[in-house]
Amino acid sequence: MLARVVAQHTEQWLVQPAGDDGPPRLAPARGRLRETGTPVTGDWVALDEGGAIAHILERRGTIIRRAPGEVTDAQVLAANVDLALIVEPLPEPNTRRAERLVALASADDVPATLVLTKADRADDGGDETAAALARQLGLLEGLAVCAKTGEGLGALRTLLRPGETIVLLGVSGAGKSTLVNALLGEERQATAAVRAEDDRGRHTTVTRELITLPNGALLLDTPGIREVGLWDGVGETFTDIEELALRCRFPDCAHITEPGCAVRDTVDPVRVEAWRKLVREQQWIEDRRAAARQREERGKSYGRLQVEARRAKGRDD
Ligand SMILES: Nc1nc2c(ncn2[C@@H]2O[C@H](COP(=O)(O)OP(=O)(O)OP(=O)(O)O)[C@@H](O)[C@H]2O)c(=O)[nH]1
Ligand SMILES: [Zn+2]
Repeated sequence: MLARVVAQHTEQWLVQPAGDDGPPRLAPARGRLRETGTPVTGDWVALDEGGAIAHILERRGTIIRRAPGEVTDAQVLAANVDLALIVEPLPEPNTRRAERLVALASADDVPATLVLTKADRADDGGDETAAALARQLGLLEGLAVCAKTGEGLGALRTLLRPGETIVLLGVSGAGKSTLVNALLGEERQATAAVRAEDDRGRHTTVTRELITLPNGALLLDTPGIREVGLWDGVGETFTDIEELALRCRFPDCAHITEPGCAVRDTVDPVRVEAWRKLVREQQWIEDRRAAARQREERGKSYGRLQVEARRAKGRDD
């Protein structure tokens, strides 16, 4: 039976069978899945006759970050996403962080829209800031919203289409849960996300939960993100710089003092530096991953040598 994973709990998943409007049910995963990678919210899965998750269907539109504090481990935050909302709070949205969030989405071709929250804290309502930042991030759309006054919620709603899966990406405190609640209005029901205290006593949302809006759009909050580590390249956040760089006179141009540099005079130096930093970070991650693979390979060939040595010894005996 086909089902959609609507929330993750410890060792169990809340699944909604396809075409079933009843309440979602809890399902364990078959042992095999624990080794190949466990389901995440948004996954389409096949349930076996006992109601356990037997198989994860091929994912598209994934949001993957580097696991916090890790280099060689990825963490899939969401699967089968149609649209990512890049959530940053007003009055001072963090451009560098927004670039990273856009990169996470565009790495798997998920379209993104900028949403600046807490518009009541910006003197001018935040619309211009949203439009300017969206342009800078290479996004088609940017809006300012306020969960308290309802400003901008109507415009945001028009982007949330029935049947589509929309993920909210933003750091802890950006106002994602408050925004989800505002969009839900009075419809918020028993599936309300569980709030719990983390080890530092902060309140945070513990389940990644797919919430159905009144119009049938599916919203996925990614709670408690404090670290936005890139996993699969800088995506399309900086394609303008990358394209310009192709026109620099020197292929290894650092875009600082070189003559014939196409980037330096056109792009804000702060952005060039941000781009350079992300590229370096990605390079560093890839080097570390390559080293880890090499270590693993060496481990395997050492194992083979031992086996051969034992065989040779066997022949001598
Ligand atoms: N002034 C103002 N404050 C807001 C608004 N929306 C949210 N906040 C406040 O911002 C704080 C963080 O909001 P949350 O919705 O919990 O943030 P979050 O992004 O869901 O955080 P995590 O669940 O930890 O990821 C809360 O104190 C909210 O009351 C808004 O529109 N205006
Ligand atoms: Zn250059």
